[in-house]
Amino acid sequence: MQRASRSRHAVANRARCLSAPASTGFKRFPVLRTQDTGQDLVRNPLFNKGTAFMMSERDRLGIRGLLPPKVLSMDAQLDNEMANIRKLTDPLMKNLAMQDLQDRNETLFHRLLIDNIHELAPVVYTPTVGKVCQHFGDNFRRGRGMYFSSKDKGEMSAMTYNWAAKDIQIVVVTDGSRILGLGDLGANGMGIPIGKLALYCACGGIAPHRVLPVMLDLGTDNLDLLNHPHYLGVQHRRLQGSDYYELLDEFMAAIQTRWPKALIQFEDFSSDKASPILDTYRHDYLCFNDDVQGTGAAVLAGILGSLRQRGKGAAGLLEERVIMCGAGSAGMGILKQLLDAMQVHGISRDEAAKALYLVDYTGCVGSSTERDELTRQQVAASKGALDGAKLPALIEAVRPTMIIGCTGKGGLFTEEVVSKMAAASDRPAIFALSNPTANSECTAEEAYVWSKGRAIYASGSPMAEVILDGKKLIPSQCNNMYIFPGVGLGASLAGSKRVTDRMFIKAAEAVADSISDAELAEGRVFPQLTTIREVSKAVAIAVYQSAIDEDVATIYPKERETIVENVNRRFYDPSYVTLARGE
Ligand SMILES: O=C([O-])CC(=O)C(=O)O
Ligand SMILES: [Mg+2]
Repeated sequence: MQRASRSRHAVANRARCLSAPASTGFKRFPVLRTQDTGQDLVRNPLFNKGTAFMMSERDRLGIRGLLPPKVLSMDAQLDNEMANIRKLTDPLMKNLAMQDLQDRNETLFHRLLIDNIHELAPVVYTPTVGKVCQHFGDNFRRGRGMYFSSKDKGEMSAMTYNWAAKDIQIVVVTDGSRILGLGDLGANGMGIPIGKLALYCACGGIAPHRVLPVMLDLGTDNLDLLNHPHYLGVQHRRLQGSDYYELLDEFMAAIQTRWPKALIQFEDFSSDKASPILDTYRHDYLCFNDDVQGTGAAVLAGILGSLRQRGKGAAGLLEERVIMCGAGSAGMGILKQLLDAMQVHGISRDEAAKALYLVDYTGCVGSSTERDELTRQQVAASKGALDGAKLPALIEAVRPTMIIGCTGKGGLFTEEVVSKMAAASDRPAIFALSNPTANSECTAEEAYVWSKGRAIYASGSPMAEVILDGKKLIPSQCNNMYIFPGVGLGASLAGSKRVTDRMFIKAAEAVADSISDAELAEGRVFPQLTTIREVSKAVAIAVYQSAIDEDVATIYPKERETIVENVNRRFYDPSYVTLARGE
């Protein structure tokens, strides 16, 4: 097995930031040390500044003559990049242009993403990332992250040393078995960890050399892909049973051995595996499942936001009646999250479960076997009489305040469903969360038109504003992107031993508390995307505090430093800093 010795990456990642803003009011002068010089430096995306290298740096770092003579400011570079991206009309092409930028200059990439988050989040993340995955093999240019596959049995621990960075903070891993609402995309699913980690850096304050996207390629059951000449994954059906779990276990141990403090985020694992995997590892690894827990917390945040919208406090949660459509990992995660949050207000889990209705392909779930997971059993327990009831009839029977879709079935919320919701509640909350956009259960426009403008609407992928009877209605994006970057940052900065359930409740509250009065007046139930860095900081602070309260933190703020100051000090801010030569 080949080990990375003094690769360009190794050099880059040995660089350390020598200073950071001080808490005494002035901003310290930041300097980065790098061993790279000359052509190695301009080809290293972690340090490259392109035309923005000053003349003195070009002399000092051996790059004079490797760039055109004019020195540009970062602002000029940003204008230029954005103009080039706007010239492209196809979102997939825009994504490829962003990938190229990330491969050249990570600082500029993240700055561009932050400064244009509204326009570019849909390009690097949902919905475009769905297309990126579908065409991953066709467009493959350069490896990013790591691939562990069924061919690597017994080698994974050694392989981790091929990645030079010693201080990885966040690993996002998928096995590609349920990519967004698109199903099994095998190794093509790598687009998802890459997209999630772009948001970790741009929105969640994690420095780019501290993240690692991973594809755990244990085969695919998508035969079209397997037979496609451009498919780049292993050429066999998906492993099952102990063959699968043993390789996953080897991977987990490899990561923990090499980077003991790294947080592992499970992403887009199929429903049958998501919860068992989480249950296996959550007690002795720092890990969480974004689709189960991140989505659960995002929906809780959206409900708390809806309560603020209706002028109610958090205890109003106990007056909600919620229909949850979709019994996959997201649906079950949402129900569990709601049960956890309702219990905080002093009622028992079984009592809380009476207000929650689960709908799967058979209709309302009113009976459950002992083998089913606990949340399903609890929710089914009180619904015997409604067992099998289909959506419109169920809505009439229970008069819900909210309906949530995580089914992957575009168009499930028909005019009949939405108008019955509007008959049941003054301000029905309609959360059509499946991704990408085409899989959304109904569009914002449909929800507003069919509810005569009364719906509180949120979708998983962004939707445009709607003008109805001359009134502007602004849909919200209820996406785990409001949750996972801050949870990962907070848990990681606290050196938390585990990611706990309470952290997700605190994260959801922090998101809902971040909605400004002006945003509420516009009908939003989530803060605007342009404030996402501040929201992620608030989430990280809440999670850090929770780690301390629950006695799972191992790293504390420095003496005379608050958690807020600590998070602010360590929050990555992409800007060019002076480069110095050295170890
Ligand atoms: O990626 C997203 O936008 C949300 C998510 O985790 C999923 O749909 O699987
Ligand atoms: Mg996901």
